[in-house]
Amino acid sequence: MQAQEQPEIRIKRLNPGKDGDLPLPRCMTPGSAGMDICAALDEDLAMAPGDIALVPTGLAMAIPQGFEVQVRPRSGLAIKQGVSLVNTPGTIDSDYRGEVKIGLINLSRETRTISRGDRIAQLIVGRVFQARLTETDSLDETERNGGGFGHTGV
Ligand SMILES: O=c1ccn([C@H]2C[C@H](O)[C@@H](COP(=O)(O)OP(=O)(O)OP(=O)(O)O)O2)c(=O)[nH]1
Ligand SMILES: [Mg+2]
Repeated sequence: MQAQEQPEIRIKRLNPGKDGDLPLPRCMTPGSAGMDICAALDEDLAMAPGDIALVPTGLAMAIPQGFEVQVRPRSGLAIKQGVSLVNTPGTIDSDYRGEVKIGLINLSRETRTISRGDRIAQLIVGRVFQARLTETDSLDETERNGGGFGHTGV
């Protein structure tokens, strides 16, 4: 199958003087779906069990219309350390020009420390459609109809 055309995302360092040392989001292997994104923290962030923190990345971006960026947890951080995202997947809208921030949550029973430059999440680019909603008073019938929430068994 042909590789699809790569959308271009313009990305801006908000504090190039301070955060110029941090790498831009990047794929760690050639086939990675996600680009790992780093914490632009000035000092270590200690997260007690259950803590939520909005972590700066020092980055803003312009995503082309028709695309979104999802912010997803990194499995290693989540499974080994219990540090995940509180709103997963986070959504970066194509019209958002503010700083991309990462909502971390410490789901472990121990204090976890996040340091400057830590790869705290991954960005996945996806296509989105803005659907046209047509209000109606009747919907077509299906075999499933209203069945859901495990009606086929667990
Ligand atoms: O993990 C995230 C999620 C969101 N955002 C930014 C980009 C996104 O475009 C904006 C709004 O996100 P969302 O629509 O999920 O939040 P909301 O609570 O609906 O806010 P709004 O009313 O501003 O849309 O916040 C982030 O930086 N990181
Ligand atoms: Mg919103």
